[in-house]
Amino acid sequence: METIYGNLQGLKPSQLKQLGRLYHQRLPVDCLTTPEFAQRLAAISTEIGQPVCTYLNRRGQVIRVGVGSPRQTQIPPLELPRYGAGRLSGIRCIATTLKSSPPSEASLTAMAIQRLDALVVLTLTGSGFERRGGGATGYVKETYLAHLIPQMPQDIESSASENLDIFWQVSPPVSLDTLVTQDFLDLVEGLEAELQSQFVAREVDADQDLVLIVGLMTDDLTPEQFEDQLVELARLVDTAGGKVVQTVRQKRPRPHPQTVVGTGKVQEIALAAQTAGANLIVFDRDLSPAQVRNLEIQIGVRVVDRTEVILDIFAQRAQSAAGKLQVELAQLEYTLPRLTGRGQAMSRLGGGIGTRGPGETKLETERRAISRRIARLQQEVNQLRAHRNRMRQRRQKQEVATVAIVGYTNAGKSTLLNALTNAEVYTADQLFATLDPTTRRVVIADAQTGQPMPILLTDTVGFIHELPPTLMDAFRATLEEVTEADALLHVVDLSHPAWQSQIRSVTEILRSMPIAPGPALIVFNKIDQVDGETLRLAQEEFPLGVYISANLRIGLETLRHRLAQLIDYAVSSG
Ligand SMILES: Nc1nc2c(ncn2[C@@H]2O[C@H](COP(=O)(O)OP(=O)(O)OP(=O)(O)O)[C@@H](O)[C@H]2O)c(=O)[nH]1
Ligand SMILES: [Mg+2]
Repeated sequence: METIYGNLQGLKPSQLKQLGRLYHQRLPVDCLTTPEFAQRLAAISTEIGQPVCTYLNRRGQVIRVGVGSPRQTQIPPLELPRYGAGRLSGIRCIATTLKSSPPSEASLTAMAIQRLDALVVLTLTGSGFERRGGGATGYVKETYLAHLIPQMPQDIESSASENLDIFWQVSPPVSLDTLVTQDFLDLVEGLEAELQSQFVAREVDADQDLVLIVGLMTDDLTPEQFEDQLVELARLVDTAGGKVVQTVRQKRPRPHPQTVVGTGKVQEIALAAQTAGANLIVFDRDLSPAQVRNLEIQIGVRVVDRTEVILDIFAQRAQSAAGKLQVELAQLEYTLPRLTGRGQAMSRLGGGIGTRGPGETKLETERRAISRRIARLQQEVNQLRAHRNRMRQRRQKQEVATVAIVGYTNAGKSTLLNALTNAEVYTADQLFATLDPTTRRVVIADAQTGQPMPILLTDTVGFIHELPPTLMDAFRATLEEVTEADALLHVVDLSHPAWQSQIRSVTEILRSMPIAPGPALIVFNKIDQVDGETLRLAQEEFPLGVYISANLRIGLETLRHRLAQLIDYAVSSG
């Protein structure tokens, strides 16, 4: 027997049989509905005292019958036969309601999420009768016809999601006789032509992911921390090459175990993604494979977490063989437990953030092949580490002091390295501009003797709060430079509003390293962008800090001097 969806509690076998029989009905292709079908539906709904929904395809076949509202019986987007920005799903819903009011916002939202061809809502008279020749009559009181209205991109940007009315249109109540005269094909063909032109208009910059960010404010976060993290996530998305089209926030004591956000919020996200044309949802926290699966089924758009965005940036950025190797390793380690989660169904949701990098083609291959590859990569990474070790030992033999430049991403570490050494390391107003550690020689004056003293300065990967453990591992090589260094320069972007918490993040990571790093000199950068108030505050809190502007080359003399003192102290004490 065919599946009846929704709440079947208390239904008699004969009633279930009547519902099941709806699957055998077939409507002419150019009709929204026939009077007979509508009356039959209304008759069953009246008898069981519950709303009933039927879903029909364009060939006039009933593909789903459910007891409950359109919201309760909706088809998960990934189970729809076709789903994409340029068209409707090819499915319409004919529903009954026990109220005599127009379709509710929840019903219309469900229509939008499924991109239904149309939603027909029938109100009931409460009674009717069976004709002698078969067929019910008199059960339908009035009808409403609702459908989506294609939006031009500029409308969406200006109206955001506050005014949902503009996304759909609902007819005034009309009689069933009037409704059945509506030519269904005319309606959907007109709508699809408009959708198509809207789609083409949007496709102009199609190689950019349109991203919807979801932030969950849990009890462990202050409002400021929460907003800072969202800003950082938006920057990560931007760095990965995506465009943030909307941000959805929810406040909850803790994440929902299945879907992170609550059920209603998932609907809101699905609708927002629909209307804003987003093709990627990015969550501000790490998601379990099951959560990703649940969310993707309900939203119908690819869902990734913060770690995946960071991995994607690393994949795009890594230049050296070593860097590429480590990114692939990290991606595979991240992918392996999630392999079953991303099945065939998702492949039609397309590429973009989270799908790039050397690991991409491996996604389809077997788990075992991936495990083997991980083992091999791990081995290569170990060899690489041994090689680095030899290099380092050679350096140590030369007895040249080494200094690692550390700090939060985008603090200006590479700019400082360039300024101090006249090197040409890639700098950019992006997160994670540097992925491969670069070491340069620089000569400063010895603090004791004033004699020229060569030192080695190493630029490192920027830190970020909650650096994913897979990445911590993969970038061990970079971090090793940190633990091996005689001393550290901790660069802080003083012009960043969250500079204090960034200092805390960095010191926390340094503290958690297996080998304690050497002494650090804290260097406040970008003072050209800082007001006097902030500068005074920082100087009060960090009297031993050095204040510079790396790109305007302000304060570098003092920095060299203090660096020499630091090395003197580090070498004599360690
Ligand atoms: N206004 C101002 N901007 C600066 C200064 N120093 C660096 N910047 C800018 O800050 C941005 C980041 O600089 P980078 O040197 O790439 O930063 P980083 O710390 O190496 O960043 P990652 O490698 O991404 O971790 C660039 O746009 C620089 O031009 C400064 O003293 N003042
Ligand atoms: Mg850098």
